[in-house]
Amino acid sequence: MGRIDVSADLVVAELLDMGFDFCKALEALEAVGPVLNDAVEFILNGSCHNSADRKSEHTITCSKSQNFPMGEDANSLCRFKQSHITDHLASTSRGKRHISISSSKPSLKTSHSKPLDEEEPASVHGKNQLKEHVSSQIDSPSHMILKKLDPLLQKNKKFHYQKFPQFSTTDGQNCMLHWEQKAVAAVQKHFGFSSLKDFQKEAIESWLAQKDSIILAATGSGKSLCFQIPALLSGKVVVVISPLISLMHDQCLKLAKHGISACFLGSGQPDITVEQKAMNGVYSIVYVCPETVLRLIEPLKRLAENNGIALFAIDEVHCVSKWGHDFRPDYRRLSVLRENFSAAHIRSLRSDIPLMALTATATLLVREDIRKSLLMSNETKLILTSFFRPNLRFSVRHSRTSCASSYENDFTDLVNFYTSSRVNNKKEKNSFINDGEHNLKSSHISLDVSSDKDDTSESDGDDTSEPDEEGTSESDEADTPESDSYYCGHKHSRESSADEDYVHPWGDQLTVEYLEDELDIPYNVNDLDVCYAEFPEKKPPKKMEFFESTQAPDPHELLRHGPTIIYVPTRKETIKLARYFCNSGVMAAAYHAKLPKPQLRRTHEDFHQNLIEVVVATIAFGMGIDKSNVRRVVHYGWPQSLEAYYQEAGRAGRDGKLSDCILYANFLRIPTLLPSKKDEEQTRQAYKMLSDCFRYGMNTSICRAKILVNYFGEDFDDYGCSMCDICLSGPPQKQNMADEASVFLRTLRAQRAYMGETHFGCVSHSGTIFGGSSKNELLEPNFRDVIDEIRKQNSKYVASDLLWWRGLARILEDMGFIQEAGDMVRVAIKIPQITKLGIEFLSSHVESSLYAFPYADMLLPSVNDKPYSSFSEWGKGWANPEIRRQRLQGSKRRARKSRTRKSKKLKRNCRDVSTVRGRLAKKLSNKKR
Ligand SMILES: Nc1ncnc2c1ncn2[C@@H]1O[C@H](COP(=O)(O)OP(=O)(O)OP(=O)(O)O)[C@@H](O)[C@H]1O
Ligand SMILES: [Mg+2]
Repeated sequence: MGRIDVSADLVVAELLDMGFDFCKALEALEAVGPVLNDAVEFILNGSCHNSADRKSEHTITCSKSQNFPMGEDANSLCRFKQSHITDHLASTSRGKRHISISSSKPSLKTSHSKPLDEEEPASVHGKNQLKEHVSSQIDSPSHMILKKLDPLLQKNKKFHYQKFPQFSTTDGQNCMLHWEQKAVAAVQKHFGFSSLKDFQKEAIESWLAQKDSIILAATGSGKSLCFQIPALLSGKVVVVISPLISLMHDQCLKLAKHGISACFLGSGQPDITVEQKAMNGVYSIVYVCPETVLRLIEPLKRLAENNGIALFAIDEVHCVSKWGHDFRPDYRRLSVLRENFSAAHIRSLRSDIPLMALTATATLLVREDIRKSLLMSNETKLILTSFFRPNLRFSVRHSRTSCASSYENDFTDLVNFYTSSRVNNKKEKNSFINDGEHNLKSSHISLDVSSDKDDTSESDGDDTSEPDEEGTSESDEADTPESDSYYCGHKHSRESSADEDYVHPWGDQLTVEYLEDELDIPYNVNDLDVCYAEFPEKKPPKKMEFFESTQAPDPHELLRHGPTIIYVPTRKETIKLARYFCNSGVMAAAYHAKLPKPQLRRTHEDFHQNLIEVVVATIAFGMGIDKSNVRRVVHYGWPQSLEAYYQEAGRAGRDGKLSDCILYANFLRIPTLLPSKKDEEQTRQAYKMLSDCFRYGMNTSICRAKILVNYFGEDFDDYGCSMCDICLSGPPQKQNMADEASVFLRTLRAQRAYMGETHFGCVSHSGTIFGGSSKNELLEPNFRDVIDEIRKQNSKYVASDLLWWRGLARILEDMGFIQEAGDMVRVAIKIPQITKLGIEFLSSHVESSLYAFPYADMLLPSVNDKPYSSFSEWGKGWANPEIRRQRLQGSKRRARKSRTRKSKKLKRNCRDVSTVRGRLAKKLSNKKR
């Protein structure tokens, strides 16, 4: 029999996997050296003919004195090559792959273990498979060992595989208890946690019972532990499917720090030996993106055939669903996991390898889609924690956003909050987080009224028109200086004095021209591959230092309330807004996918070390960020869905302390879908999600937290969270909209009747009059036509505001009185159709009442102390060319007058020697003379 010369720990690992006692294994190695066959022979027969030679050739490296709380942990520590942080660092630079053969010996963790209930000898069950398997493989150390073992196994029928996991004994309860203790011990040892959360226990129980599970738990609740524990307990490999390289990379680094061997595979992995090692079972946890799983099916099957895979965990599983907010087509192909790794396909398996699907956000529709798409069993266990995060305080405010002038309105308090804490030794005057009054102002909803007059009048001009289906999110109205170059970075460096501009070492001075108004949409596993787990979070110290003191301020202290993340829709806006904060003395950084990678990493580092107060980012800054003290997440512009919103907002307050989640949205604009690769069906769903998000913002009467948790299918206490803007200020007065509703519906009915006479004249079975095709739609009156008609026909509404009618249409749509024509889904109704219910209302309506809470956009005019109707004076008649000509002439006249006034004022100033300008002008004129 040939000898295999492998390292001592490799042999010990193999012996442990075979079920031999740790001490026996060491004894054998001491006696015969690190030769597996001899060691096995020594243990079984008590001697080996070659023991003397072997012993002299090798030194045994595994220490006997290690004290492990769990048998399997002992195995893992001894067997596994722990990945070092430095192993992973190189992989951040995509495209700079270098081939390096790992210097460390490939210690082996081939776990061919069987569950405890399998009592057949190893040589019996699966021996044929082993043979087939071995012959089909390259001669990796583990397979060589298997080859060598075969005769031995035949010789020693009494040898048993070690049984793991131990879940199906007669005394199930005791068994569970046993496992819970082991799990807690493992978690304590590796992570320092003293207990498991209930949902984590449920997840482990489900895995122990070999069941598929879908785990829905809030962001930051600790989902990762659900799939990490099985790796610790079973000694087998857990394969984790994750959507982004950076996410995998970071998780590996974290696990390495906690003494758990993990690796990630795919394009970001610079070490080509890692993949083979992973497929040989060297690592406890193997992270792969869906694309890589599809490529590695065969090697994974071989690993599974040897009973080496404990679990497939699909993290961020909402990416599976077409109906989710982050759909990734490759996730859908993960049905291959069940197709290839079931008992029906792999004879050595007694049951299918369980699938564990994890996410923080999935609606009922998405959950079912996940289950079906992944071919999960009908008995899939749904493990659901409450979506409610009691420390998050939600609010919505109106803002024009995307407009430099609105920064001042919206962020002065935030700027003061950060900057005043540096110069003011007393309590913060402008505590952004604790000042409930500020958040609420006097209205039921925080409405920023100072700039609304222009906004509202503008709305009657253009804003209510439905934007293009594939338009960008919100138009960028800001006037950007043409060739303004600016620093994209933090204003104050760690070492620098307070007023010194901080420039990144890479010296990125980005110009506006350089940046297009692009969006960050991750499609691919390599997108957004910036890793940051090696930057540990630093705790801010207790003592305060101030700029006024002789010492430089301690930046940690400045962030004692924690940093703010501001999400904006476009890359350009990250720069604009970060610049605003930097110029205002706030330590801020921009973050979007097109910034240089080193700069992004630096931003992560500074963020995690509490050196940045505000990060202004696109969605590129997100998934996997595990920073506990984020105090505010601000969305500056409409999010695309409530799923996306809740996931992003959920990055606040992971430490359980009070945190703000504020949405600034332009109530005057109807949000539009970001351009993306979606089919027709997905686009419909995306519109539905956007519409739900729009309604969340427009809502004035229901607790924000309640809307959010209800959205994910959870019941919520009727009393609400008692923290959000709605709970604190209470709903507005209900309005009787009966007259307006009946006028609107009657006009709609009359117009439709006219159209019906001339074109169709039928009522569809669905109860909709003229269930319009898109062709018919062109002929049908749109919302604006209906309002024009109302203004024409009713003197009372001549000057009525289109914005208010838009809100009313939303209410009528909620009541089922109107609907969008042609089976279309839109954020706001464009081609309104009266329904049967609407007709019934009209016929039953005799001076009855229709009380409803006005939506937030309907309240905008009243906040400005003007009746809503007067806001549309300017907008009315704009469609008429003659009126338009007159008005444009008028505005030109006004502009001329204003210019003249300004130049006169300038001349006056120039003559006034008490002003700088005046003195300068005098100097110049003297020179000329
Ligand atoms: N049993 C536990 N006891 C104490 N802390 C825990 C426990 N489990 C997890 N944590 C901590 O919770 C934090 C969040 O964990 P994790 O990253 O797994 O969350 P997540 O649910 O995956 O979040 P996300 O949805 O953002 O991915 C981590 O810092 C982790 O250390
Ligand atoms: Mg997670």
